[in-house]
Amino acid sequence: MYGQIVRDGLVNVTGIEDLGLTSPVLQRTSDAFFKEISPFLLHFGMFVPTIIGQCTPEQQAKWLPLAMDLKIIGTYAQTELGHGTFIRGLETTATYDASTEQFILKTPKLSSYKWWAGGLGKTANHCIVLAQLYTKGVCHGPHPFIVQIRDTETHMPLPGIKVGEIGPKLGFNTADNGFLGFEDFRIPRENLMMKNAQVTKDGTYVKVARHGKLTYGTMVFVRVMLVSDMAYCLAKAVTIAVRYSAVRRQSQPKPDQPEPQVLDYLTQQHKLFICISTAHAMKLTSTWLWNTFTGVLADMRDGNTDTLPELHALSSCLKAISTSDTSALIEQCRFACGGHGYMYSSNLPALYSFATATRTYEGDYTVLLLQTARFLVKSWEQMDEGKPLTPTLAYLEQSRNGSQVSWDDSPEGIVRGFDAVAAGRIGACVKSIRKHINNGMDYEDAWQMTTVQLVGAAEAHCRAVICRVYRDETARLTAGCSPGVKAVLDQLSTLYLLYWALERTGDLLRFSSLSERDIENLQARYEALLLKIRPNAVGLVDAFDFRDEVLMSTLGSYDGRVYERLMEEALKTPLNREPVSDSFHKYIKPMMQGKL
Ligand SMILES: CCCCCCCCCC/C=C\CCCCCC(=O)SCCNC(=O)CCNC(=O)[C@H](O)C(C)(C)COP(=O)(O)OP(=O)(O)OC[C@H]1O[C@@H](n2cnc3c(N)ncnc32)[C@H](O)[C@@H]1OP(=O)(O)O
Ligand SMILES: Cc1cc2nc3c(=O)[nH]c(=O)nc-3n(C[C@H](O)[C@H](O)[C@H](O)COP(=O)(O)OP(=O)(O)OC[C@H]3O[C@@H](n4cnc5c(N)ncnc54)[C@H](O)[C@@H]3O)c2cc1C
Repeated sequence: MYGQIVRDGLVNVTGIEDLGLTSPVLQRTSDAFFKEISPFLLHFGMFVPTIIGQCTPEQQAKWLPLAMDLKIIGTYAQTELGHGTFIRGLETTATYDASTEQFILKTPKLSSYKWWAGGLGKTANHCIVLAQLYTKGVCHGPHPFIVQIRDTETHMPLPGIKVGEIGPKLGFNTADNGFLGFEDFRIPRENLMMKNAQVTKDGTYVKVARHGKLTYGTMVFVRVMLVSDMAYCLAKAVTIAVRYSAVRRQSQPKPDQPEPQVLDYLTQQHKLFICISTAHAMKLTSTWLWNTFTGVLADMRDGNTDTLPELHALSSCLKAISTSDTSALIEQCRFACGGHGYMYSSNLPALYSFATATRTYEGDYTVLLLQTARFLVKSWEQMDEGKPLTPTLAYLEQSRNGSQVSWDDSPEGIVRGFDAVAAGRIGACVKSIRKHINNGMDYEDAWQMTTVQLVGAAEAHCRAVICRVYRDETARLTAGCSPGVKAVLDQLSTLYLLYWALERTGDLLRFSSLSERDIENLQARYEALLLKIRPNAVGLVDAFDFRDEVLMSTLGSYDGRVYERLMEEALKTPLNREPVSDSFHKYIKPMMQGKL
């Protein structure tokens, strides 16, 4: 199994390299080799980006060619058995020894063991290790080190290294996630990645970066990438589910009528068409976020870190919401396919297990929304002090006078409605924190007592951002399209707004003049729109243009031969190699004969 996985991974990697293509393409073509992920994902997804983001030019000149030519294979080992979210609580230490100009790596106890790094179990021979940096008796917090853990000739773990695979998981089972422990393991001083902080030969610590969190830069990059990844995953899942729903015929709503395609049921359209819209919404938002990210990188290259807090807040909430929505909607695609959606050969289980993992790794959902909430509350307080708001929070101004937004059910009106909900929920959080403080709590406790509302406010902010970006980008990108294409894409973006307006009627009743009659109108418009989209549903998923080899699905193949493919896959299963399993003779027959 593992051997086949590595072989496929290398065919994929070297094949793309020979074609001189870049790693995002690699990410996409790896789907033709793996239903889950490549054992080399972390090498290209985090090891290489960290060398680029955390190393000096001299260090990059040494390590980047080796990594890009796969002369070394790396991963990213930050999480430990005892800590994942709380990076400042990581226990692995790197203590500088000036007499030898080395760092001594230690995992002082079991909970300090690195745990989870993808590819660490059996594939990688190097890794980025986040460790508490000690020099001259002072701890300077977690810093990134590049560490060789295996001999590049024999692949044996180096002396002082304990490494292995963590065992089966819900998914990601082609990733050989591993554990790693250090017993007084020495590395050269130069293996501290020194773009943002340095240690001189005599052990003097020199802070280079103007912002204390640039060490966390790789995580911001991956979070930005994951929003695009989620759009891609969801597009695959809904392609499978819509094509299957066009093939599947079931039940007889009208006597003496043939069984209809299940795609003709309004409830099936309700399950699936939001998935098509959301894939588009996430893709357009991810492109917008990427452009924001590259803009902030450019600012930071000019020494300006002022835009980093907003990027951290945006990447945090968009990663949280895109992964959460995608996990839920892929499961909804699985539900829409009945029993066959539960078959591994449908590929929906693997897509779900990937997406639901993404809700956790690279920052847990709750934790990241609270990071966004921290930025929202600080922005509200700055607005109260008359300071300017960042672009994505301009809508807070409308809430300054506290007047209720009048409901307008045009697409732009609904977007403004979501702005009002976000502003209202943030304001309610600020009010709650201030109430608790007035009642004698300190700020930290007042914050903790408001965290349930804060998570909701961050979600509302994120939803408002997605709605606005999706609407604006659709208008911009369809400006030159044919009327037919424009009409269909407008239907999808309007469906997204109507769907979420109906999901958030409570908030809209609270923070806008939405009435019960307005809700009835929204529901009627939503249902009518589902019927309008139905004729184009298969065309819309075909437009995602997934080859069967990439979709890897018995239910979603282009030719629609679902039952034949299900049977073909069933007959391949090892249990069908022999008509009678030897377990019959060993166990069942003796049991039947009372001999067990
Ligand atoms: C094959 C080809 C691939 C091509 C590319 C594909 C890429 C993508 C594909 C997927 C790749 C890999 C798959 C698997 C990956 C999985 C890898 C991992 O999971 S790695 C481990 C990830 N771990 C985490 O994300 C940990 C989450 N925890 C944190 O981020 C932080 O600890 C915390 C933010 C939750 C809390 O940190 P703390 O130090 O306590 O900070 P405070 O809350 O006190 O905030 C202080 C201050 O700092 C600001 N801040 C925090 N984080 C950041 C940041 N990242 N950037 C900028 N600023 C940050 C925060 O806003 C506060 O600011 P104030 O001004 O004080 O408010
Ligand atoms: C498939 C997979 C692959 C991974 N790959 C890697 C890898 O390659 N490299 C790597 O370093 N790591 C990796 N990880 C680890 C991953 O980054 C962590 O699991 C993730 O950051 C969550 O941290 P945790 O496990 O400590 O969860 P915890 O933070 O312990 O979460 C447990 C619960 O506590 C809650 N919680 C925690 N802190 C707070 C708070 N401040 N306020 C409110 N609630 C809180 C959480 O919301 C959650 O409900 C991977 C994980 C998975 C699942």
